[in-house]
Amino acid sequence: MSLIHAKGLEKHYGEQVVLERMNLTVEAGEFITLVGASGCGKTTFLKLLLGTEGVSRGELLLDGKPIPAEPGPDRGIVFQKYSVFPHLTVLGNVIMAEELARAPLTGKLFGAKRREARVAAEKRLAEVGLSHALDKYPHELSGGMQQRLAIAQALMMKPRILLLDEPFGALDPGIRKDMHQLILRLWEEQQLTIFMITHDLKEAFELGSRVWVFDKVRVDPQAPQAYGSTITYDLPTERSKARASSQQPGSGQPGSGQQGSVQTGADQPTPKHEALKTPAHSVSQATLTGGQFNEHTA
Ligand SMILES: Nc1ncnc2c1ncn2[C@@H]1O[C@H](COP(=O)(O)OP(=O)(O)OP(=O)(O)O)[C@@H](O)[C@H]1O
Repeated sequence: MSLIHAKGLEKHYGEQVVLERMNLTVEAGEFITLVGASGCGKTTFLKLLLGTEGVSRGELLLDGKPIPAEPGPDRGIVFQKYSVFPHLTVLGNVIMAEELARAPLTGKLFGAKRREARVAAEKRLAEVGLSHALDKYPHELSGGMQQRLAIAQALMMKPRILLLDEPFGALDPGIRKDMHQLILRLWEEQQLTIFMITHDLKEAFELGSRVWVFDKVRVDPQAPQAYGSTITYDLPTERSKARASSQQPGSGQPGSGQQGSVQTGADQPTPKHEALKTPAHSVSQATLTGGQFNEHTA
């Protein structure tokens, strides 16, 4: 059974169709990067996976069951803007993540449970390279360190799925490289399935095992809200080939090495009355330049 399966998935906000015709499977251990013009629904898709937004039509299944209507410990998320508590130390922030998850009513753990949480938090912070900064406050950290802290928080409950919404968008190039290495190491060591939004195509192809391009296939200039985005391209990268070959029987590597699939929106018939544009052209332009995903690609 696939980890994630979507069939005829749609998401609407009132009259606005944000996502439509989403048919896809994702296997455990994949690293999906999501690209597309601003406002095309990438964050909305992550929110559906997280459970903070519900599906409007069709289905979105996790392990064959509808995704629960609230975030669970099996899914962690990191946003571009640092989502840490400013009044707590680095260590306090990560312990708080554990407390909120394990004692949602009081937000507090006591005695042996708190000591366990502290040991676990120190371990998570060591994994992201923040052991030297346990007593610092967020305002004393660099942008890269704050994102390491947000990742440690997201990993505290040992999620199977990590959702990253432009996590490195605000960081300098040198720091981004370090963060890439960190996230690839965590992906492998913790056998995570990752969905990561980025506007940087180079980053998308370097990190992901599959790159998904979100775009509209159907556009009605008279009713711009009538049609939503779908996945127009599902592109396996070099990493997916490396992953598949390293996971051949006898290689000693974990995971299935399998890849899911997408029925791209571009494959699907489009009614004649709808004004069409050509996503294939715009995407290849963006891919060739290898730069940011710009508005002109929408
Ligand atoms: N809670 C909401 N209520 C109403 N409309 C919303 C809501 N959340 C998102 N939208 C709309 O859904 C559309 C898609 O937004 P979304 O944030 O998913 O796009 P995105 O591809 O992640 O954009 P960006 O790359 O700029 O972050 C936008 O038009 C946005 O205004």
